[in-house]
Amino acid sequence: MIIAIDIGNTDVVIGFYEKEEWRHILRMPSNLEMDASEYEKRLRVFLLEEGIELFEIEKVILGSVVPDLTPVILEVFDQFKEGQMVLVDGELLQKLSLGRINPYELGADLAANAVGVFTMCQQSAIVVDFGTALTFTSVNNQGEIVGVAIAPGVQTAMKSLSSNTAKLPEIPLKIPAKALGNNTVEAMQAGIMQGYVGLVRHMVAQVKAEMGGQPKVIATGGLSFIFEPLHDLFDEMDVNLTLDGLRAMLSKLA
Ligand SMILES: Nc1ncnc2c1ncn2[C@@H]1O[C@H](COP(=O)(O)OP(=O)(O)O)[C@@H](O)[C@H]1O
Ligand SMILES: CC(C)(COP(=O)(O)O)[C@@H](O)C(=O)NCCC(=O)O
Ligand SMILES: [K+]
Repeated sequence: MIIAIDIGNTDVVIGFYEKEEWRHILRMPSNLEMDASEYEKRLRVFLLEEGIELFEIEKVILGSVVPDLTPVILEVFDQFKEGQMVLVDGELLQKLSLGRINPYELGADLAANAVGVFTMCQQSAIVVDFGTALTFTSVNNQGEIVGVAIAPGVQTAMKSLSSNTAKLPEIPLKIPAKALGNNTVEAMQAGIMQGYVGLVRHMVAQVKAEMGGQPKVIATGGLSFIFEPLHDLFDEMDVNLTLDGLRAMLSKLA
């Protein structure tokens, strides 16, 4: 079994890969108030519920974009794999020859998206990741990163709008039928959700024009599913792309 851990700004996602697939996936909130013992408790409940036995772990790889949570999650898994965990850091990213990016600055999840998409497509591609941030990561025909764009994720944008205004509530992230609403919730849904449809279409078109060729467009991230009107834009949607990329890093480094 291989365990891949993606510590994002919203969720810690833990994938258990066995017999050619992600057999189990555990999502826990990325919460700096939780300590190692609380994460461990949740993990143990999950292992019991799913009947997962941890004695045949080959490798554990961890990518994190939340530095303060990294040691907490490392502590949880250290007992299973004493000191044998692979941490995606600048040094490791440097070894992967990802092109003209700074390996010490690039987010581990974006690097994993790049490696994952190239492993999947073997050609130039754009990954659109709908997480806490909305990110666009493109790779060329050699699997090197051409560049990245980072925007606020749609939920982040909505929460920020609500918290910066006196009268705007937090709203359900649903695509409204029209670009103009007739009440506050509809108006916010129109501006945010229809707005993001346009943002993503524009960015994908612009990135394609800058890259040339025919890059594949792959969507990932928990919030990708709510953008139904965008689905024609994507060659594929793959929620496990970041985990796949982490796993592919292990093969590339072996
Ligand atoms: N089954 C699911 N798979 C993926 N994401 C989900 C799922 N259910 C809900 N989400 C939501 O998608 C959002 C983005 O999560 P994610 O892509 O993991 O962001 P990050 O990588 O920034 O932590 C979160 O609000 C998460 O709760
Ligand atoms: C861009 C991100 C915030 C995305 O994080 P996420 O939405 O997955 O939580 C993360 O990849 C990050 O902090 N990156 C470091 C900056 C960079 O990649 O250049
Ligand atoms: K992510």
